[in-house]
Amino acid sequence: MSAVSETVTVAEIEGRGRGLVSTQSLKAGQIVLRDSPILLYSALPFINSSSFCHNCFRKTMHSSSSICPSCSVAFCSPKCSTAAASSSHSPYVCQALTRLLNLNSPDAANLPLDRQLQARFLIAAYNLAVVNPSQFQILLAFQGTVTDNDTSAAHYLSSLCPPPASTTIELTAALLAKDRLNAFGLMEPYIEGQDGRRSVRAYGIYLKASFFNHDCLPNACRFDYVDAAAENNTDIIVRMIHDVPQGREICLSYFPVNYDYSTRQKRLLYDYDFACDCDRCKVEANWSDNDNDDENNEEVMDEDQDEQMVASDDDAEVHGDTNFPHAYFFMRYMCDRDNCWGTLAPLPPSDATPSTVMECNVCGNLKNDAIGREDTVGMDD
Ligand SMILES: C[S@@+](CC[C@H](N)C(=O)[O-])C[C@H]1O[C@@H](n2cnc3c(N)ncnc32)[C@H](O)[C@@H]1O
Repeated sequence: MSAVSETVTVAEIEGRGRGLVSTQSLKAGQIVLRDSPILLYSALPFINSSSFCHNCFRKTMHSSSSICPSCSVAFCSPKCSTAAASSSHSPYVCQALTRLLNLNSPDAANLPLDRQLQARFLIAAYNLAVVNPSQFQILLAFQGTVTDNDTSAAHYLSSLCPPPASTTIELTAALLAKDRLNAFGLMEPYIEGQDGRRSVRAYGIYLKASFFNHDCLPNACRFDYVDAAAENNTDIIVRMIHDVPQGREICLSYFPVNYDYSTRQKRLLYDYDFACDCDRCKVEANWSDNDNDDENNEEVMDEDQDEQMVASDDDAEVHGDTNFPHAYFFMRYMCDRDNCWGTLAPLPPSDATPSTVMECNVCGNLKNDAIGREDTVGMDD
């Protein structure tokens, strides 16, 4: 076991690979991890590279912002532009992006967005191999088995954004597999009136946070504040949703908790290569409305139109109270703003006094925890 913070350590979890386990009892709202990215890349298509700074990833609103004349990426200030020149925007990165944007490369302009993002990731990863070889080696040790899709993407992308000499197709495919399973999205701020949809501004690889396994009823959730003025604005912060004892695995949900059973299973298998058998899935697997899941949800994955399950009194009635233990979770820890579906965790406790203010990790809404701490009986305690 090796500690990644004062409160969590890496441990082997049966059937899940490595995971993070609490080394002490943890309180609701407690920060268990703050982690900085080793690599960040834009989630925007190549033709739209100027709405945020490609060094600090904050929105570019300053009059002092500048655009790289070669590859068109934007920086919010000369300070960020200079800092990037020796790290994320090295001559190699600039040349590779310029090549992709070049009008002589019509294939690149018409690349589907997922291929553009893979190209952005590979350029950032090859660059990491040069600017920080030890972090690159840790990235290579991440979970991620190469699939045929990774290999064909590696072949395709190697001609569009040639890797540094001596990089093999196998290495490129392995990198794509690591990214697929381990990247976190840094989200655009929530905007009211947009159906709760938030697009991803950038993807990041985080060494410690990549150890969090998934649970469909998580006990922790992560927050990011990318436009914050404070230093380390691209850090992700993981806070406990409720109290847990020492020795408990700390899990995140890899997507909003309101997705239905079938959608969750397909998404986890397709995107993360595993079949989930968490306590919630065990219960929902027996629900009769999952009988025809395959037929009913055939299109879901391709179109990325995830089915949503909304907790309601009806659900509890249909499935019976004892068969729907997570109704409590939805009521207390799911944001009730229209179409938000974020998860609520209390603000960090001050002086060991728990906060009664819950923060949504999607829309940022703060609300008073009306239910009260004594009502947590039956949760993961
Ligand atoms: C971000 S990594 C988490 C850390 C990983 N277990 C490791 O050993 O490095 C994601 C991968 O962990 C595994 N995983 C995560 N949650 C799991 C779960 N609930 N059941 C089984 N495997 C899980 C899957 O292989 C998934 O693709």
